[in-house]
Amino acid sequence: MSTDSSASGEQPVETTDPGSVDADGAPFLQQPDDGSGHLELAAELRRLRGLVAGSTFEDVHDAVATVRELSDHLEKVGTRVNPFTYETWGVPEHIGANPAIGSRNPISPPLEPVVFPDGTVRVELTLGIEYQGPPGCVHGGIVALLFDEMLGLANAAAGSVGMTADLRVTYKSPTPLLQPLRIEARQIRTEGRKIWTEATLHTGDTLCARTEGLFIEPRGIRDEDRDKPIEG
Ligand SMILES: CCCCC/C=C\C/C=C\C/C=C\C/C=C\CCCC(=O)SCCNC(=O)CCNC(=O)[C@H](O)C(C)(C)COP(=O)(O)OP(=O)(O)OC[C@H]1O[C@@H](n2cnc3c(N)ncnc32)[C@H](O)[C@@H]1OP(=O)(O)O
Repeated sequence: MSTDSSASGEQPVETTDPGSVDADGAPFLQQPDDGSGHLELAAELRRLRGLVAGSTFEDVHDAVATVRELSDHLEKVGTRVNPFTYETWGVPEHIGANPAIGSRNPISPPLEPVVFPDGTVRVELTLGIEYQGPPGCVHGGIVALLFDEMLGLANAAAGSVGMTADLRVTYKSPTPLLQPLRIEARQIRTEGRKIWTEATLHTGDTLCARTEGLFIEPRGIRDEDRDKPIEG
């Protein structure tokens, strides 16, 4: 699958046709590195985020001044992205800014999805203290965020796109911090603009949570009228 972003002149993020990959899967929605250092900046800020959320300090006023200087600098040298454009579906600015999968967003873990021939999308990840809810456990809202994203990716792998209308999450056992986690998602069926998609989250053989989502394809987003604004 690929996307059309001709209206912006921006190259879309590369997707992978699940029919063309082998049983080991293939990277899905790989985000390009534009060579600017942006991805390294985000990775460094992820490290910073973990240190700030997961440490105690005697006095870090010197660090506040340093970080403020950095923010002032980035504000000067960057070009701001406008999120209110139709073509933000499936182009690097759209995916890169995403709080779950975005390689440019320090909030994201980020997810690095792999797609399989049957359309299953899988990620493997380990989350640190900055995602903590109950002591030693991943926050339930973060689990829901990751699920929502993974369901969206499974939809993209199946060639569709939808707004989340209903997301049900069942938490079966605590999701541990600092342990390898595995999320697998797959589109189940579609009916008109309605899309049903499911996912599970495991650590080892233990099922931590599962989800079922109903997505509604925005009106006007089908191939034949991709250039029209989203009305739904
Ligand atoms: C093809 C282009 C491909 C391009 C993409 C390429 C690559 C992919 C790139 C990226 C993918 C990556 C990321 C995507 C990942 C994650 C996605 C994140 C998802 C979100 O983060 S998203 C934000 C949260 N989400 C909202 O912000 C929704 C707010 N909401 C609304 O915007 C409307 O509410 C809407 C649009 C949902 C429906 O509105 P609407 O007017 O279009 O639809 P309408 O009312 O006509 O309903 C039609 C039929 O759905 C039934 N129906 C509707 N809602 C229902 C419900 N809740 N429960 C049960 N049934 C429901 C009706 O009952 C009717 O059924 P029936 O036809 O049988 O009567």
